Amino acid sequence: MAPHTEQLTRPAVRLRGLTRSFEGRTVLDGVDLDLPAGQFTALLGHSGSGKSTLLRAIAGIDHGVAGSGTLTAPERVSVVFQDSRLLPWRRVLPNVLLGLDGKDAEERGRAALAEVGLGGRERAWPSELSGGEQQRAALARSLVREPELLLADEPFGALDALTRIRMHALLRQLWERHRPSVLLVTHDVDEAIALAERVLVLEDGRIGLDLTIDREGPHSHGAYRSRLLKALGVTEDTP
Ligand SMILES: Nc1ncnc2c1ncn2[C@@H]1O[C@H](COP(=O)(O)OP(=O)(O)OP(=O)(O)O)[C@@H](O)[C@H]1O
Repeated sequence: MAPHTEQLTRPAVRLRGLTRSFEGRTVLDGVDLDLPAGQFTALLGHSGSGKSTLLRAIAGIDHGVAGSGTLTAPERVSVVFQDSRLLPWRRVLPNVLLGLDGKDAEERGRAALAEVGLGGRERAWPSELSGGEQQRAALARSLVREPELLLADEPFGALDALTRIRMHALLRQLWERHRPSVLLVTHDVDEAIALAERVLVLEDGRIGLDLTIDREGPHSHGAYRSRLLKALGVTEDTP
């Protein structure tokens, strides 16, 4: 294979046999997963199925998985959580720039804030932002680092339904523009189908279902929804 072809097809993330237990209970049981560069993937699963554990392992912030399998991940990884994790004692722009240096850092920070719709709010305190705006700032903080991989752990879980819809559009737009690989952990089946090209279901410590969402194809949103709910063992008419 020519080197440039190899570059294009090499996955951004490759996991083999990743296992994680807590107090003798196995949460991840030999997970194998490839995330192609530039793909938008969503990860669904019941509460406690290990979604955040898997995300933390890929982010390299869980040292407890060491030696349990193999993990290859890109160098520049950004993580966004359900709460923005902005430092309350720093204004918005310094929060976005945290840990960055270089003479063009400020300019990049301002551009990232403008891109998420927070142009002009650089000097605001985090407490002066709404929940949605705080998540926009968190996205700007990720974006400014030009991540090859963006890991998002229920980033819209605490937002109201209307704000969530706007944030979906924003995340999709940012992904289309910058094309990082994205792994989005969510509880929300509709969010997963609306945003991702591929939806994974985590069950019994492994990837149970791996579904490609083809927006141009013959299947409707409802058809994907039924498939995913079935994999999750949820029926809509059972209380
Ligand atoms: N640091 C820890 N110590 C002990 N147990 C843990 C730890 N982190 C996770 N667990 C356990 O591992 C299991 C999986 O947790 P995890 O947070 O990954 O699930 P999840 O699918 O993300 O859940 P939710 O959707 O509710 O956020 C849970 O039973 C949890 O209690």
